[in-house]
Amino acid sequence: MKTFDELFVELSEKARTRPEGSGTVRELDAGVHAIGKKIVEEAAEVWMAAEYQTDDEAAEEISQLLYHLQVLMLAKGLSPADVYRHL
Ligand SMILES: N=c1c2ncn([C@@H]3O[C@H](COP(=O)(O)OP(=O)(O)OP(=O)(O)O)[C@@H](O)[C@H]3O)c2ncn1[C@@H]1O[C@H](COP(=O)(O)O)[C@@H](O)[C@H]1O
Repeated sequence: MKTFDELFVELSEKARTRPEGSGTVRELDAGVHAIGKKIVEEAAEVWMAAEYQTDDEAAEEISQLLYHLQVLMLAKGLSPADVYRHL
């Protein structure tokens, strides 16, 4: 288990070191347009899971949406602090 901030640190390191087989590196290379499409897809899965699936399945979909939002943040050079200051 990891927190939002811990995942962001891990993904930042992946972006920096570009390890073989990293899905994060693959997504970053695909670019903002592709990442944005993935976010829309994951958001729809969150909505459907919240309405029709279990709480645990909804939580899993939410975790995937958070992951893809973090990949977009990395692609745009945004830090968690850039986001938190709007909360
Ligand atoms: N938390 C996640 C995470 N959540 C979602 N995903 C990706 O998002 C996809 C979403 O899953 P779906 O069920 O929608 O699957 P899908 O539509 O079949 O997926 P695709 O075929 O579109 O990839 C998954 O297949 C993963 O590729 C994640 N990929 C990685 N992480 C974490 O990110 C870290 C770094 O991962 P790597 O960069 O791959 O090493 C690790 O700690 C991972 O646990």
